Amino acid sequence: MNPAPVIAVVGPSGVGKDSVMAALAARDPRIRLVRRVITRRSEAGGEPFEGVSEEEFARRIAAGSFVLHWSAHGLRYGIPAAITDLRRDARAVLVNLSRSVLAEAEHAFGNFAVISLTARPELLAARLAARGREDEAQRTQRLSRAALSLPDGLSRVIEIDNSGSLDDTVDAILSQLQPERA
Ligand SMILES: Nc1ncnc2c1ncn2[C@@H]1O[C@H](COP(=O)(O)OP(=O)(O)O)[C@@H](O)[C@H]1O
Ligand SMILES: O=P(O)(O)OC[C@H]1O[C@H](OP(=O)(O)OP(=O)(O)O)[C@H](O)[C@@H]1O
Repeated sequence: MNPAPVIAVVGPSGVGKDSVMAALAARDPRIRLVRRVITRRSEAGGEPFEGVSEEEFARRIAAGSFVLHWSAHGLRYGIPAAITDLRRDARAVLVNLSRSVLAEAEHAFGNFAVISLTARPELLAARLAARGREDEAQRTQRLSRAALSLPDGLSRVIEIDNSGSLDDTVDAILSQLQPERA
């Protein structure tokens, strides 16, 4: 069987990427989530991730452990090469990516789609404040990136508004995923 599609979930901080991914996986266990490697405090909460030091992150890059890696928010993010194993028996594999690496991701994964989440601007600030993971300066820095656009030429981009209920968002996404892998 061909490897399952990798679906990047992208959009501004606070739009609901991690929440939507967790809710999708809760609806269908064959929708798998990539556990990212991040130079963030392990106790920061939110998505399940592996927290590592800057030195360990650089060591893993040198060892070829990541299929993708990037820097953002003063942090470093890596997608483990083990994503290949996840794709074997999954309906889809979801991964929270930076909008800046989507062209590279499409080349790396082949069977690839993007869910581009949006939300009303006033909700982004309110949701980041409610999440409480970042301080005010970090929230301001994140909000300044909200309007970052996606690169041209991506083969499949599904734009989804997450301004309403999370359940409605998940319904909207599931109605657009490839039915043949259901
Ligand atoms: N549809 C929604 N309705 C209300 N709150 C939401 C919704 N989606 C996400 N949230 C909340 O908004 C905050 C940011 O969500 P999160 O998934 O961390 O966003 P991102 O990963 O895009 O930064 C969290 O506190 C989360 O519980
Ligand atoms: O280049 P951008 O598309 O603006 O994305 C910047 C970063 O934000 C997201 O990470 P994370 O989910 O850790 O941050 P967030 O919760 O603030 O979105 C995403 O995975 C990138 O690492």
